[in-house]
Amino acid sequence: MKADVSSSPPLVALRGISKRYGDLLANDHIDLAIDRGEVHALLGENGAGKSTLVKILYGVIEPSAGEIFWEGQPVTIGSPVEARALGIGMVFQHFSLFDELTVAENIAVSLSDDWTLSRVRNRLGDISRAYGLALEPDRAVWTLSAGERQRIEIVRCLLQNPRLLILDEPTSVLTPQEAEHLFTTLDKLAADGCSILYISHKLEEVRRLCRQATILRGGRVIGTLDPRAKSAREIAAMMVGTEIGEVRSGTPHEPKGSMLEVRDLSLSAPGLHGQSLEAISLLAQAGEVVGIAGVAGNGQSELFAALSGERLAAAAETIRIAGQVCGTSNIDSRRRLGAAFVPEERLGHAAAPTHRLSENTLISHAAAEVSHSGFILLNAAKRLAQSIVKSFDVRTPEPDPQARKLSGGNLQKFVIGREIIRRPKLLVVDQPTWGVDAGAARLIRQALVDLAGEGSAVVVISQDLDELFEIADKMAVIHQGRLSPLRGITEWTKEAVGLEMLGESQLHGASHAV
Ligand SMILES: Nc1ncnc2c1ncn2[C@@H]1O[C@H](COP(=O)(O)OP(=O)(O)OP(=O)(O)O)[C@@H](O)[C@H]1O
Repeated sequence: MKADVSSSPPLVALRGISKRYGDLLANDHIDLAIDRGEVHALLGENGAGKSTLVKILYGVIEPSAGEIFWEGQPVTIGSPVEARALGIGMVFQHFSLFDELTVAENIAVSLSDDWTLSRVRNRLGDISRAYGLALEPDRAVWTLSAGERQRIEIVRCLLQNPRLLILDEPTSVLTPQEAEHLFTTLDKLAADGCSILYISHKLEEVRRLCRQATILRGGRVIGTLDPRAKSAREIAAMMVGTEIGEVRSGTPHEPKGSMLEVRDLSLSAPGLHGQSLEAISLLAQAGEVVGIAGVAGNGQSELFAALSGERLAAAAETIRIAGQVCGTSNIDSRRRLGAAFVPEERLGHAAAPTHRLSENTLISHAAAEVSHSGFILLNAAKRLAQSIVKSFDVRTPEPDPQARKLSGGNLQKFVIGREIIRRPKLLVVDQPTWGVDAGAARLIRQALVDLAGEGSAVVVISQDLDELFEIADKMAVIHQGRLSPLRGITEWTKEAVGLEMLGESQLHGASHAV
C-alpha cells in the first residue's frame, strides 16, 4: 500500500475489511488504499465482492470486521449521510430515483436542505454543460432511458464536490461519446485532487482511466497492478483465473422463415417526453441474430415494449410472431406463440427482487412445467431454477436465494438463462450484457449465437456496438424512433452506424435511395 511510503496518509485506507452473509464471505480481509487524486479501479468477476466493498465504504452496509481510515484517522461510516459528510459520493449500478419526480426534484430531495429547487436548477445547467451530461431539469424521471437516469446519479454526486467519488459501472449505459466526455470529466476531477474508485467490467476503459487497480476474486484481493502495464486480455484472465476465449460463431445458417415480422409499426410516445415509434419495419428469421444498435433513449424501450406486448399496436397485422398476427395480443399470448423477452431492467422488471429464484421462474414459465390446473408446482420450479443456475453458471450465495441477493451480473445470467432454456422460437433481449464480467458476457453471447444456431430468431437491442459486430448476422440502427434499413453485418462499418445513430446518414448520403 502506498500509505507506508508517502509522507501524508492516503485519503482513504481499508484494513482487513470482511463481510459475511451466512456461510459466505463476500469480503475476506480486504486491504485497499487510495491517494488523493488517484483513479483506482476495483476489478473482479461477477460476485467477486466489489459492490459489497463499496457499499461498506459508502455506509450502506456494515462490515463484519475491519477498519476504515480517512486521512489517517479511524472512522466509522454508519450511513450514506455520514459518507457524504466525509466527502464520499457514489453512483450506484441500480438507480435509486423517484419515477414520478422531475430530474431537478430528484436531485433536490437527495441533497441537504440548503439545496433548494432553484439552486439545483441553476447548477444543473452548468454541471451538465461542463461534463457533457445533457439533462432537462423538468422532465419526469419515468420518461427517461437508463442512460439518462444514470446521468442524474452522476450529476447528483458532482454537485456535492466529492473528495472521493465511487462509480459502479458508470458507462454501461452511456454512448461511446458520452463515456469519453465522462472520462474527460473524471480526468479533470482527479487533476483537481478528487480521488476516484472505479468499478467496471470494461477493461479498455479501465486502462484508459486508471493508474492503479485492485483485483478481487472470491472476496479476496488477489493482486494490485497498474492496468496500463497489462493488456485487457491479461487482466481479464487474472480476474477469472483462466483465459477467456472468443465467441464461436454459429454454423453459417440459411435463414429459415420469418419468426418476427414487424410492418409499419407506429406508436405514439408513452408519455409527454417518451419516444414515439415511426413506421418501423423489421424481419428476424429463424437461424439469425438481428442487432438493433442505437444511443439510449431513441426508442429502444418503446420498441421492446411493443414487441413484447407490454404496449399494444393499433392493428394486429403490424406484428407477426412465428407467422401469427399478434400486434394486439398481450405478452402471455406472445409467449404462447413461442416468443421470450428479456427487458433491460433486471431487478424489478425482469425479476422480482424479494422472491426466490424458483419463484422467479414463474414469471415466464407459468405454463406447463411449473404449474398444473392453476397450482404452482414448487418442486418443479426449484428444479428448473437449479438447472438454469447450472447451465448458465449463475453463482448464488445459497441454494434458491431471493433474486436481490445475487450480484448484478449473476442475476443477468439467471434472467437470460430462464428465457433461453425454454428454447423460444423468438428471443428479444434488451442490453444482454449490461454489467456482466468478460467471462459471463462471453457465456451470454455464446448462448445467444447458439440459440440462433439451433433455429431460433434472436433480436438483440444493444448499445454495445462491439457486441453487435461480434454476434449479429444483420443489424439496423434506431434513431428518434425510426429504424434504419436492416443490413447484413458485413455491410456496416462503425462510421456508418455512428452516422445513423446521430441521424446524419441522409445528410452524408450514406443510405436510403428514395
Ligand atoms: N444481501 C445479500 N445476502 C446474501 N448474499 C449476498 C447479498 N448481497 C450480496 N451477496 C453475495 O455476496 C457476493 C458478492 O456480491 P457483490 O454484489 O459484492 O459482487 P460484485 O463483485 O459486485 O458482482 P457484480 O459484478 O455482478 O455486480 C455474491 O456471492 C453475492 O451473491
